[in-house]
Amino acid sequence: MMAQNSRLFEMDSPYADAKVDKDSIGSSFDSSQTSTSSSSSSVKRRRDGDEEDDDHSPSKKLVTEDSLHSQKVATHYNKIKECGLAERNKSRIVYMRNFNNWLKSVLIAEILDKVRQKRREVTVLDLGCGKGGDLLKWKKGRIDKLVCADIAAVSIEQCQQRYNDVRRRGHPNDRTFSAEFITADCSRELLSEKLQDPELQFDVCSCQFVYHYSFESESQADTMLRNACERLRPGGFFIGTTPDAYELVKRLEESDSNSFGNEVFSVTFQKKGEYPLFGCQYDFSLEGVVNVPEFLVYFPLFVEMAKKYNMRLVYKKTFKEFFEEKVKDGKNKDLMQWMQALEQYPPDERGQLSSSGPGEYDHAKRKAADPAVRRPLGTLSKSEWEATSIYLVYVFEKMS
Ligand SMILES: C[S@@+](CC[C@H](N)C(=O)[O-])C[C@H]1O[C@@H](n2cnc3c(N)ncnc32)[C@H](O)[C@@H]1O
Repeated sequence: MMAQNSRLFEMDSPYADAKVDKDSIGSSFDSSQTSTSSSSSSVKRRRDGDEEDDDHSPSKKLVTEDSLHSQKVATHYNKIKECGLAERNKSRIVYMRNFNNWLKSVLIAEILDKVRQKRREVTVLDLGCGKGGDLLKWKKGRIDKLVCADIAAVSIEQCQQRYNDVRRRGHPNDRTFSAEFITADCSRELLSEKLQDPELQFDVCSCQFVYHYSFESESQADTMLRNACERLRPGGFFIGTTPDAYELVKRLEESDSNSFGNEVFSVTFQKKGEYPLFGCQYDFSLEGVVNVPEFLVYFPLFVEMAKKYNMRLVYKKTFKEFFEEKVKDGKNKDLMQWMQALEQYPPDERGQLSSSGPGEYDHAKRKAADPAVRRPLGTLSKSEWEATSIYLVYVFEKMS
């Protein structure tokens, strides 16, 4: 693994002018360096549930320290309770969640349309599937087979349960895709070794709100990418959503402290001015709950790394750009209203979406507002928009 801090971004202006040393990228992205080892054998479980290393050799220690973060990710996501729709609808970020779901639906539908032009049977890998929040999107897209993979065993169980429910509830004539579920740290283990059919190929790999966890180290980022791309057919797509490092660093540099945010989210870095290519950690908290640490994904580096797997970038768009482009299509706009991705104000009023887009008014003022005073109809609160506009959408295509 290369030294994590050896290549820092040069910070004349916040991140935007950051330079990547392409020569050293070229030399350091050699497939022979890809680590796929799982550290589980060198780790024994303590009674309190934490992991303890009984081998203190430097190499083992490094692996164990690295895998500690993976353990944290798994534990964090395993602990998140599956609350019902009613509970979710009470959340302050309900419109943001709906908006993110709308965005994923539009992206997935767009990609499946493209795939269907070439293929009748469609197989998908949902990398970091969580509890299966996208299952209905795959069903709607009439795919044939889905492989769901995640590091969190409890999430995978819930995902499988949800899949069984979807299957059971479907109309008898309504064919639901077949599915396979794999619990694995996809930044350290190779999925191809765990697939039921070792020859299986994918038309799409979808990696929604996940890839940034792997940017802890070069080998982890590479293994995750390998899992995403190595079994894609030529012409297949790797799609996903991840925080936009430029946006994060820009906001950080504008802030007086090491953090920024508002009443719904906050992002805290350990320090400003130095942003290593890998392992550049920040804490993200949503609605006051601290999430597991995440890592900056420097996008030009991501694009370079993907070339190793014969992937070309089709597009990268911020959520704002994606929204502005896709909402022009009446079908997507209808879907947005149907999914209540933008809040109606007042709540019982039916109206057209605000043409000015989300984030136009203040969340805090919402409750206090006189209902007689009309607000822009259908918009995310400013705070929710500030949180979700951190993210970007990417689409890569596998070259033949
Ligand atoms: C924010 S959730 C997104 C879940 C789902 N993709 C969605 O859009 O609803 C992030 C997911 O990534 C998973 N994850 C994080 N690191 C992972 C890794 N190394 N291997 C596999 N899954 C991972 C977490 O367990 C969690 O389920």
